[in-house]
Formats: sequence, structure tokens, C-alpha cells
Amino acid sequence: MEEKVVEIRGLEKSFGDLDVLKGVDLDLYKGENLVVLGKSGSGKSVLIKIMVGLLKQDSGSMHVLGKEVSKLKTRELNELRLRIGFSFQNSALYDSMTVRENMEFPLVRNIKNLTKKEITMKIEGLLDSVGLPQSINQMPSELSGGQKKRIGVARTLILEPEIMLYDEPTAGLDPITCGEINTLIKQVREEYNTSSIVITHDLTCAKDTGDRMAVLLDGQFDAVGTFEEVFPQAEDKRIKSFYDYNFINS
Ligand SMILES: Nc1ncnc2c1ncn2[C@@H]1O[C@H](COP(=O)(O)OP(=O)(O)OP(=O)(O)O)[C@@H](O)[C@H]1O
Repeated sequence: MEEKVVEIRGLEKSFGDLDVLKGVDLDLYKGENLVVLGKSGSGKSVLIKIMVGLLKQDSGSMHVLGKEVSKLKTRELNELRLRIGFSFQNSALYDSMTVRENMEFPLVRNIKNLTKKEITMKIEGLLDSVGLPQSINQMPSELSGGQKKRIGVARTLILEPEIMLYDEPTAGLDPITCGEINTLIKQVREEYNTSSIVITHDLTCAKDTGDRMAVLLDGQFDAVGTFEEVFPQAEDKRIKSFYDYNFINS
């Protein structure tokens, strides 16, 4: 049987009268890229926040790498978080640090006893992987949006996460750069054997990067499957409108 790295069952979360997650079931398998789609406000970020222990569910379970996240003590939660790489929408680079310093920061903070040489080799190796070896001494302000995203991904990979979470990886990028980021997401899986969740509104990104799609509709994952299973034949109006908006109106 395929190994599950995330197993979500009957997950519910409300804020006052607002029921956001209404019994979510979802699995992420080892080595797969799972795309999570859903309109704005549907609860994608809430789901991810529960996954990394920033929010607690009201009921149901969230197992990540074999552990129920809501039951972890602070120290265990911090250990788990180190095994999860989060690539933020805005790439979250520190503007006052060079690319090298940005990449050194999580390493020095979390892994003791690395020599200067080891740190440099890791940084150079990852910058090579994301195709930006020449950017090592640049400031974030000197990079394009696509380059910042690449460095953001490299920075996240430096702690060798088992799970990668990509939040809107292609938002605000032109179609060619989007294509490059999609290729990078696939390459990360191949090179580092990560399991990934890609949150996106961009169906081209979904189609290019995802082994499976999961569409969050009214607080549950109604449609889960390959792109071909979920989208082109969709009869559900809510899913169809996603598809039409991306591929017919664009
Ligand atoms: N801490 C909170 N307190 C109260 N309401 C919240 C909180 N966090 C999220 N919500 C509400 O939960 C709903 C889902 O929010 P969420 O951020 O998960 O949406 P999303 O699907 O990620 O949207 P987007 O695609 O715009 O990022 C929204 O109505 C939001 O206002």
C-alpha cells in the first residue's frame, strides 16, 4: 500500500457562526504532488494552518508524518514543523539580507555544528538546483518576482523537508515564468523525493504540477482525482466554472 504522509479525517473548523471546514477527508501520499483548489475564502489556508499547528480543529483528525498535530507538545510541534517546508505566496525573503544570508538563516538557526564550508556547499547546491547560482550575493530587491520565488523555494528546501507546502506559487507571474515555476515544483519532487501540497487558483499550474487535484467546495473535498477525472468532464457547476474561467475566458 502507498505510504500516507498526511491523513485528514472528518476535520471540522468553525469561527463563530462561520463553518469553514465541514468534515474534510484527504490523504497526501509519499512522493506525490497534490493540488488543492478552492475559491477565495473556502478554507485552504485554514486547512494548512491546522496542518502545521497554527490553528486547532474543532473535531476530526489531522495526522502529519504519523502524528496527530493537535496533540503535540510545543517541542514536538517544532520538530514536526522542521520536516515541513512552507513556500509562502510572497516568498518571504528578508529584504535586508543577501540571498546567501537569507539561505544561511534557517540553517544556522536550526542545525548546529555545520562548518562554513558545508553551509556554502548546501547553499550553492540549492541555488544550482533552482537555476540561480549567480544570485548568491544579490539583494532580494535586485531579483525579479520569478527569481524571488525560486530563491524562496531554495531557502525552504535547505532544511530538507519531507513535505512541501506551496501557497499560490504562480500568483502574479507572467505565463512563461509560471511555466518555469511549475517545472521547478516537479523537479523538486524528483530531486528531493518530497510530497507536496500546491495551493493554487491557476489551473495551468494545477494541471502541470499535480498528480491529483482536490477541490474544496462548501467545506468538503467533493472532487478528488487526476486533472482529467476532475475537470474537463465536470458536471458540477462550481467545478465547471473554475475550468471555464481558466481555460475559456483567459
Ligand atoms: N483566525 C480566524 N478567525 C476568524 N475567521 C477566520 C480566521 N481564519 C480564517 N477565517 C475565515 O475562514 C474563511 C476561510 O479562510 P481561508 O484564509 O482559509 O481562505 P482561503 O481559501 O485560503 O482563501 P484565499 O484563496 O483568498 O487565500 C474566511 O471566511 C476567513 O475569514
